Amino acid sequence: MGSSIVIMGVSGCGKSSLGAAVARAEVLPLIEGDDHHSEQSRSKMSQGIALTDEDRDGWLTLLGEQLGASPNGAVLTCSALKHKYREHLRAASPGLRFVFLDLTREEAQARVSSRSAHFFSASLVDSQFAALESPVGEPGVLRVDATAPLGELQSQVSDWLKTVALPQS
Ligand SMILES: Nc1ncnc2c1ncn2[C@@H]1O[C@H](COP(=O)(O)OP(=O)(O)OP(=O)(O)O)[C@@H](O)[C@H]1O
Ligand SMILES: O=C(O)[C@H](O)[C@@H](O)[C@H](O)[C@H](O)CO
Repeated sequence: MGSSIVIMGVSGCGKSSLGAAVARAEVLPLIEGDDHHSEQSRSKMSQGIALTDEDRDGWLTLLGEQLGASPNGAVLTCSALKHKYREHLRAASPGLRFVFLDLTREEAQARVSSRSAHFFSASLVDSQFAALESPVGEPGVLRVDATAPLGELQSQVSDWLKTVALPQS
């Protein structure tokens, strides 16, 4: 289970785009974290109500189970905003690595506002930044500039996966 990767960051940072590109390049299954939110959580977010730790707890457990069901590794897209959320996932998948798509609040706001048909309310972007605890400094983390072109980001991740030692779990 040591080869799974989480693509993380605030709404609009590019998790789905990079997750799909990395899964393709690494020939790993893609788990879309957003597909596993409860109906209640989706409805909250579309109404502009931020998720709580409690709302995210069952979701993280579910995502950990999905990782556990991919013994050869997988790419998971998941906001994973707080340290304790990442620890929740690490407990389910020892050696898990994280790619942090770092984006400014202004850029996130612009990206999210331009999506009309998405369930996530643009007014929630501030709450994403309020919850965000940078993973930089934790084991097995690569920070990338989320405004870099997608192909460049994918190459950075693939290069990093070749060189980085698996973190001790
Ligand atoms: N590297 C990039 N450079 C410029 N724009 C990008 C990049 N990656 C993604 N985008 C654009 O940003 C928007 C959000 O991308 P995406 O849906 O992949 O992000 P996300 O983090 O999965 O968002 P959410 O979790 O809110 O669904 C899309 O319009 C996408 O085309
Ligand atoms: O933890 C959270 O608050 C959520 O996962 C959000 O980050 C959104 O689901 C996602 O980014 C979709 O816009």
